Amino acid sequence: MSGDELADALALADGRGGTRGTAHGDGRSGGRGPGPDPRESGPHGPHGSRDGTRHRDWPAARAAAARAGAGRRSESTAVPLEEALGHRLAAPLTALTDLPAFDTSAMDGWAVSGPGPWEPLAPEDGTQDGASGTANGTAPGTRHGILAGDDRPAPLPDGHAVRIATGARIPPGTTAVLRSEYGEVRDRRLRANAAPQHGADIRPRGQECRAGDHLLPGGTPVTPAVLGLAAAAGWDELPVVRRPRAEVLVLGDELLASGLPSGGRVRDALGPMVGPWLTALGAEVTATRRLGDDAGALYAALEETTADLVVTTGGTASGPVDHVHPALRRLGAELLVDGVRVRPGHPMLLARLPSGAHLAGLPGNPLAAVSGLLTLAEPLLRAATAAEPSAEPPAGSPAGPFAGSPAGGDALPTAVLLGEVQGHPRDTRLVPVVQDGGGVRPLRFSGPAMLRGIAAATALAVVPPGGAATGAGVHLLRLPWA
Ligand SMILES: Nc1nc2c(c(=O)[nH]1)N[C@H]1C(S)=C(S)[C@@H](COP(=O)(O)OP(=O)(O)OC[C@H]3O[C@@H](n4cnc5c(N)ncnc54)[C@H](O)[C@@H]3O)O[C@H]1N2
Ligand code: MOO
Repeated sequence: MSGDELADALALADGRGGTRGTAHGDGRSGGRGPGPDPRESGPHGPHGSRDGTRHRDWPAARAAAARAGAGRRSESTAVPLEEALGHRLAAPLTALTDLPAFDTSAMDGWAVSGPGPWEPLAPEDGTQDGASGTANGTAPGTRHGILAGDDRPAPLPDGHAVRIATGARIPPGTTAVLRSEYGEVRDRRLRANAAPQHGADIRPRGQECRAGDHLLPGGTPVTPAVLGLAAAAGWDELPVVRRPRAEVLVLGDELLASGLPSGGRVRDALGPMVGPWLTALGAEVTATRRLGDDAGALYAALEETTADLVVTTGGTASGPVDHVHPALRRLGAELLVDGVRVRPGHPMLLARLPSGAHLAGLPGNPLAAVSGLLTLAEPLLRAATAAEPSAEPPAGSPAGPFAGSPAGGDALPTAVLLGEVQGHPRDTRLVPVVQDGGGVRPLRFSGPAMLRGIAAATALAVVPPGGAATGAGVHLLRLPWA
């Protein structure tokens, strides 16, 4: 970020306006809505204050959002594997079988019994057909030897060898598998160019897990790898936490749904962004609606919503058409967070509607909206989709560089800053950064109204009040896709 951009960002964040217009509020303390609300009475008026005295610290805001989500933990439901991607496991994933389920060859080669040389049971070099056979079960000496998927091969007598494929069952009596490149058949004898150790290239039954073992803790996100593991371990349906339903309400008459900015109007950047972002955070987004600056439409939408989480964009400040606070007051909503000491995004808010649904009010400046998503929506959704608390530590649980966090109890990764970040004197800053080798590099174009930085970012760095020097360790809010 250039000096000018930073000055602009900080000026905006301070409510000094920067390059922004002055349509939003007069900067006086309090006075955001018509009458005081007895539940929110205080020295700075009903719904926060311009001097930030009612604003929460950033870690406290995240903790409040997490508590709100934990209070509305979603129920679990069983879904077929092909529908489970992106959900969270509602219970620990246990193995329904040993893995491997039977002793398996790890290589293409020969199963051998005892020390070599061995008498091969199958035709070799493609010169013969047919089988030598053995006394019981499937004759191991068939045309291709033992293949993956063959049932119970007959025992292998001492001093014998049989062709075997990777993944095939090991015949009883086998002492090792000799890789095809390590053996040669000459004069109807299989000779090894180096004697295989006992058990070589045999994957013993249960090597990865035993039936009943816990493979992953409840709450783990179902990734493609988890789907593969679940299938291998015998699951057809998975118990997952139902995704919270989220509805996005985009506010602002100045927004255009297509084309170029014109006539003082700008493209809606948040409508296309917030829904997919919530999806990436684990929500089921039921709708994104553009309501303009229609206070009645906003009130009706909040009164009628069936979502678990309503996310509004814009209208959080105290301008003449900023309708979020008045609508919440009129509904009798409970404000859980009313402003956060974070830049950008300090006017963000979190409320509980009388229906029990939550509302995350994201400020309209696009990067401020991202800040609101990661400060309020992310912890809320994570807590709402967590499995029942268990004594078990989560997989890959924080240790070393991941230990400890200022962020409301959740552990955040850390990284070394590869450039200085000027801080806000009192507030946390969230700054787009990109992973660069072992550290993170702050990106330019990270003013509150800009998305150019965050679109190239892999994370937001959490910069404490006062700033962070080059080489300092900072916590990271990773982007869900990075
Ligand atoms: N007197 C004060 N004014 C403002 C303060 C303040 O402390 N005192 N805070 C500023 C900060 S910081 C922010 S952030 C904004 C938050 O305002 P709102 O949440 O009410 O948002 P709007 O006024 O509706 O919009 C602000 C800005 O963002 C643009 N915007 C809104 N929605 C979208 C969208 N979907 N896509 C693209 N751009 C959007 C809008 O056009 C405005 O330019 O308040 C400051 N004011
Ligand atoms: O500057 Mo505002 O902080 O864009 O939220």
